[in-house]
Amino acid sequence: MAQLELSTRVPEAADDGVWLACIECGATLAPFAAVVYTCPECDGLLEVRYDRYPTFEEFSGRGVWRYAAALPFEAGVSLPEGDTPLHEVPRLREDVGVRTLRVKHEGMNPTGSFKDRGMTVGVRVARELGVERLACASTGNTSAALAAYGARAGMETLVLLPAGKVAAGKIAQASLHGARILEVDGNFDDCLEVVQALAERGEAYLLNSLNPFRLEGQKTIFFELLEGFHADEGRYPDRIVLPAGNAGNTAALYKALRELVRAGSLTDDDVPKITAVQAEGSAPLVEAIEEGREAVERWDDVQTRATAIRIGYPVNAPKALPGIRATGGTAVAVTDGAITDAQRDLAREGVGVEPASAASVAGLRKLRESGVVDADEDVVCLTTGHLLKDPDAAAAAGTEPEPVPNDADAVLDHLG
Ligand SMILES: Cc1ncc(COP(=O)(O)O)c(C=O)c1O
Ligand SMILES: N[C@@H](CCOP(=O)(O)O)C(=O)O
Repeated sequence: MAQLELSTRVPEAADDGVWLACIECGATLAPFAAVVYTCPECDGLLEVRYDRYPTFEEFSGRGVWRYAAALPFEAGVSLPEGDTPLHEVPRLREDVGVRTLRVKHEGMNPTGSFKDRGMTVGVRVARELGVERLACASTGNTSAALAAYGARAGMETLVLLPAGKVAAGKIAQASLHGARILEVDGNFDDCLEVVQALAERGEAYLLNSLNPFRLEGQKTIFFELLEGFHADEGRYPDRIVLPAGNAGNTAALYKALRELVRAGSLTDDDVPKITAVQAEGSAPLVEAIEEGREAVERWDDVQTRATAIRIGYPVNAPKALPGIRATGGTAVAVTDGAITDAQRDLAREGVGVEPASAASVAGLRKLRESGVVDADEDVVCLTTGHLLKDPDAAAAAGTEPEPVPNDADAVLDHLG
């Protein structure tokens, strides 16, 4: 695997073997001396680096904090999170036509999405830095997770949402967990710009995935996935397919793989192909891959029923694009119709997911049909959020309730 540098040469800035490094210019920074989100020298994205990277054998315990040896702290603000199922989906596997298909269902985290893994670490760091107010922009799930973890930590939370574009379940969560919810007349990317401006003025601590500590928590999805798959199948998957919005998870996956290769737990041959899926109406990452570009171009007009991935300018693209390329993966766009079909396919295997999550399965099906994915591949699809996050989408994709009289004979008649 072609690697971005993952140097373990400890810079002066390191604190207890942990530091921040700019992925563009290589500048190094102390991790907890000051609040910083991007490189002060060149504004590049920052990555958390360590003086050593642990092997699988060094992990013990449960959930996200099982992987503490690969995180900046021993424990965090926890609900707890992680230990999500790696489902078998035999009918879907047969129908799609691959050798192995597993579904890692991150919707089974405490607030119903993978964001909890990022927040358990992110809110711990916020405490370390002594900040008072936490904030994020969100298409819904980040706000639900931030509100819950902020509440757990007894901290003030502020969330900025694109007005009219967030699923009901997610707003209900942020509201009940006590976040102050601001609805912005704009899309997610506009909300993120506003929150970044507030963070730069020191008015709030930003806990979107631009914050490199969020991705440290999210990389545990992939440690857990690889350990679980290997325990069941005796090998690693050929491909991991995941939905991409702000591309934080795609970046976290690549970091997890690089760390495991560096530790010696994975060989280059073991590394799965990172395969990102976006909705056709919101696919700047796919466009960059298809056109062989180094950077994404912003889409101002983004449209998809999968509101969680309705994002026109994925901030983590500089981390995600090299990962897709270095692992021999790809990116693909799918229609909203294909996403709904995949949501039904998963539901019929008992796996309830929100629309954005189903994009992974829709993408796999499309890539299998076009021959990009081979029939003999072992594949894991990531499903990122729970069905109940977006009850309107679930009801629209499901069957209509049938009104019947209050009488058993009439019910039997109705059933025919
Ligand atoms: C349910 C769900 N799936 C997928 C994504 C995309 O993840 P990422 O932004 O890390 O690409 C998000 C949020 O962005 C989400 O909420
Ligand atoms: N789907 C996300 C979008 C924001 O992503 P983040 O990972 O940068 O916080 C959400 O749930 O808000």
